[in-house]
Amino acid sequence: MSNNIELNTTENSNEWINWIDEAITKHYFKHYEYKHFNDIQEIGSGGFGKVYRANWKNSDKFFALKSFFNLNNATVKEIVNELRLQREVDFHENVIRFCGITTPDQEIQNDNPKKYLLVMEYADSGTLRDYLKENFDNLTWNEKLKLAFQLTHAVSCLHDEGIVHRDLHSNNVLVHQNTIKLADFGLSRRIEEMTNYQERLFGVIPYVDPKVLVNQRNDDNQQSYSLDEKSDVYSIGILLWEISSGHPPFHDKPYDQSLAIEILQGLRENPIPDTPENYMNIYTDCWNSEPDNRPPIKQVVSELKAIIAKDPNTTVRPSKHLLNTNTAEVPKSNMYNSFHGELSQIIQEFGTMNTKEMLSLMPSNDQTNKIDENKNYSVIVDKIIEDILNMRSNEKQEILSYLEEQNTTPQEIFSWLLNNQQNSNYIDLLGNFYYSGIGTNVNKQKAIELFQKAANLGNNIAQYDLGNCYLYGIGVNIDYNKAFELFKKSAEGEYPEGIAQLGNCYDNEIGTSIDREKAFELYRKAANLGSIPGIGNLAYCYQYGIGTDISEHKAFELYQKAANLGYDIAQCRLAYMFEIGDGIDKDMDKAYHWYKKSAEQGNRDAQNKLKRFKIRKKHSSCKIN
Ligand SMILES: Nc1ncnc2c1ncn2[C@@H]1O[C@H](COP(=O)(O)OP(=O)(O)OP(=O)(O)O)[C@@H](O)[C@H]1O
Repeated sequence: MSNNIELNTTENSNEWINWIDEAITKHYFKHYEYKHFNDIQEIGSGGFGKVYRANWKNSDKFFALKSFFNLNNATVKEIVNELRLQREVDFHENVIRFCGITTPDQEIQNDNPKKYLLVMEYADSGTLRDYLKENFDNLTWNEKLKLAFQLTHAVSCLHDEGIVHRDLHSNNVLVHQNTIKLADFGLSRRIEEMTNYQERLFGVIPYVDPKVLVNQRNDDNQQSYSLDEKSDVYSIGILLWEISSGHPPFHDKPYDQSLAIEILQGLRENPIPDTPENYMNIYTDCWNSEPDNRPPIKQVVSELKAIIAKDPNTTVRPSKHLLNTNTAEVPKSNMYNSFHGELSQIIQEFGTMNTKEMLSLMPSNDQTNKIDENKNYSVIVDKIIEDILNMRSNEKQEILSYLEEQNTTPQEIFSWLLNNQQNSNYIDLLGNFYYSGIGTNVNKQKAIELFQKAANLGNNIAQYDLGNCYLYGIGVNIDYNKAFELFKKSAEGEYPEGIAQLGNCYDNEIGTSIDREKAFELYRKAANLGSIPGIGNLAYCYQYGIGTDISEHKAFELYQKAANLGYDIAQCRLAYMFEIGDGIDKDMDKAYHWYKKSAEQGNRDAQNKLKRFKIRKKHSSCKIN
């Protein structure tokens, strides 16, 4: 196959194309030089375009390139929608990553309209269906459980972000290096709008929530059903069965109307002999005909985790997104918070805006960077490094507010830092400004370079910052060993946040083996040194007996402390303790108070909880202030 991939734009698409061009120029998407791709092979084709595997710079690195048959305005909108959803969750290890965009060579596109290909992480084993076909006979039960865990974990992450997949089947789940990579959730929303929806539906009939089939039967033309999280849980039930059997459900029957009717009447696949009973219970609960009887995905995740935890031969690496599962909340690193930056915002609003508005939202390069000779910038900068950097959950906002108090613009500090790179703290801070787009445009590559430079100089803060980039795969490929080594160095330098993250590594098998006692000790040390996430994680250890005995009292005290210090995750956990009366007196007013505080800082779990509180308040006389 040649490198000439067909992709045409149609009329009226220019404004969106221009928008993509502009976004590339301003480095909002990473742009990959097309000439560096070689050995391009078609590996699949879907409803919207083709997928190719491409080698990068003759190295051992491969990407998947996604083309579009018809790049018109509507398709570009869909692409951006896909990128928007992707960005919400692409820090998750089990979700396929969007890497950037490439434009085929100019000579290839001499027909004027621009062509774009999405550059995606490549999954070397293809779809889960193919993977099971090839490898099932060699899979141990532990490995099957891990696949099930990773899959449910990724879906749980989607649900946390308010995304319903709606099209979960074994051809939409990819596998790379024996690890699940969920794909195609960006397409799910439009599936229902497709003209060939019925046809498609039959192609995946065993995975589809039977509630949808009822609606289809009642009214063939109007799609009055609505696929929701419970529909995803149904599909998960089927997929868990598929992982236990190695083949698609009802593979010896035609996927037609009579199968749909049988499923509606309660037909389900038979359990495979030797399936652990608790695993079987999980998937049968998931595929219950009645959506309200299906467990929430979080429960499925923790039940699978519990099965795995009981087996000492099985180790699961939970995604960093849910380092502390069980309760609904998730500890976020500061790095992760800033990941949802300006581009996400721009993309979020894509559907409702015109291109002019969008371009005006993009930060421009002609900021005035005047430095006031009379100001003592080093005092301001030192204060940021000491008190704000990596210490607060909404770091960027905190820095901006502090600068406002100091009557100083972010651009002034950025310019000052550019001229003062003699000390590794300032190098690291400049990296953080590029990272979060403070006083400049977001530039992750620059940020990484600066973190690396300062880390090489032995700067413990930079080692921690860079460690997070490797942990979450931000600006670099995920590398747990590197993350662990960097946190270790940072911890050796007694940097409290580095110590807390090292604890996290031992807690969650990141670049090292699990050692819960060590994790507990490190959290304790970090907490004593003032690390707020350290305090929160220590509380969590006491709450669930991780590396120590359970002490709800201590957990409560520590959550309270971290919550008072403004830590949104601790506020949400504290609220939860008040809500369910976990070791303390139930107090719905206090629960509401802390959920509200946490939600105000953007904590999604707290926001969801608050919504439920409000609904309950509407429907009952429950008093909430
Ligand atoms: N990142 C990837 N790595 C490896 N293979 C991939 C990747 N993305 C897609 N594929 C392969 O390409 C095929 C087509 O993928 P694509 O996402 O375009 O369509 P689809 O999901 O099958 O259908 P539709 O787009 O209509 O929902 C997949 O079935 C898979 O075999």
